[in-house]
Amino acid sequence: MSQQVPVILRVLSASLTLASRAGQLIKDVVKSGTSLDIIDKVEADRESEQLIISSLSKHFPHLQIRGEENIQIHTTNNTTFEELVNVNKDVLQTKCPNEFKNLEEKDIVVWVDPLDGTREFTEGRLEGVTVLIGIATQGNPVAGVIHQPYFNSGEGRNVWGMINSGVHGLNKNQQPLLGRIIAGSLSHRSKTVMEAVKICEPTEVIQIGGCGCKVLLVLDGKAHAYIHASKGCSLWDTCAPDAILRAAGGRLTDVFGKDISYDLNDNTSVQTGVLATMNDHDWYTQRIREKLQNQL
Ligand SMILES: Nc1ncnc2c1ncn2[C@@H]1O[C@H](COP(=O)(O)O)[C@@H](OP(=O)(O)O)[C@H]1O
Ligand SMILES: [Mg+2]
Repeated sequence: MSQQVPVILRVLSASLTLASRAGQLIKDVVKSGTSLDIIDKVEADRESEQLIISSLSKHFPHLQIRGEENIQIHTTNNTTFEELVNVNKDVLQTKCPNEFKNLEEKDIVVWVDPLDGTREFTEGRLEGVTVLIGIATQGNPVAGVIHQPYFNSGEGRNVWGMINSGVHGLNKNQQPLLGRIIAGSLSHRSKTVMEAVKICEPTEVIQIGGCGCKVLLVLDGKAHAYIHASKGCSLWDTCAPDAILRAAGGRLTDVFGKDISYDLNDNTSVQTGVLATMNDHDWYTQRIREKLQNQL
C-alpha cells in the first residue's frame, strides 16, 4: 500500500519511527552509564545518528541527509520497510498537500539532530533532550518530528507536523498565557543573547536548554517566544522546529525576521540567531532590529 503514498509522507513516517527509536537508545545509554559524562554523550549522539541515517539511507537511497555528527555510516541496518514506514498508519493516511505530492527523494533534504540539548543531557536535565528530524525541499522546511524522550516522567512523546496539513502530539496549555514569557538559552548566554531577551520586555524568562525543547514551549502555549540572538544554532537544530511551527501557524526566523534556508550547504550555522513565536513575530523582530542590528 505504502508505495502509492507520496514519498514525503513515507519519509515522515520513517522519521517518526526512527526518532522514537533514537529516544529509546538515548534512554538505554543513560541507564547503562554510571554517570552522565561526556563519553555517554558522544555514545548516545553517535548511536542515535547512526540509527537514523543508516535506516533512512537504506530505504530512501536518493534522499540528501545531513546530521549534526556527520559520522561515517555503516550500512548494516536490518530494519524492514514494514517496521520503519508502514507502522505509522496515521501518517500514511494523512492527506498530502498537492504541492508536496510529486516530490521525489532527490528533491528532499533531511536535517538530523540526533540529540539536541547536549548540556541538558550531560547535566541530567533530561526533559530538555530532543531528537530532531526536519524535512526540507527547495530550501524550505516542510515537515518534521520533535521526539522528546523524557516528556512526562519518561513517557516520551512525538510532536510532528507538515505544512498545510497540521500538527500532532502537542500538550497544549489550557490556561491563557498572560504577560510576555520568553524562553532563552541556559548554557549559551552572551551579552547579546541576554540583551535581545531584555529588549522584548519579558514578564518572565524561562532559561532552559535545547532548541527543540524551547520551540516545544512555544508550540504548547507555555512561552510567547523563544529568542536566541547568537550564531550558535545550526540547520539541524532549527529545521524540524521551523517546519512544525509553520504547520501550527507560527513562525521561526532569524532574530531580524528573515527566513532560514535549508538547502544542503557547507555553512550550517544560523548566523543571525533564532526567533520562534506563535503570534506577534514582527513586533519582536522590529524591537531587536532597532537595538541590535549591528551586533550579530
Ligand atoms: N553560542 C553557541 N555556541 C555553540 N552552540 C550553540 C550556541 N548557541 C546555541 N548552540 C546550539 O544550539 C542548540 C541549542 O542551544 P541551547 O541549549 O543553548 O538553547 C544546542 O544544540 P546541541 O545541544 O544539539 O549541541 C547548541 O549546541
Ligand atoms: Mg542541537
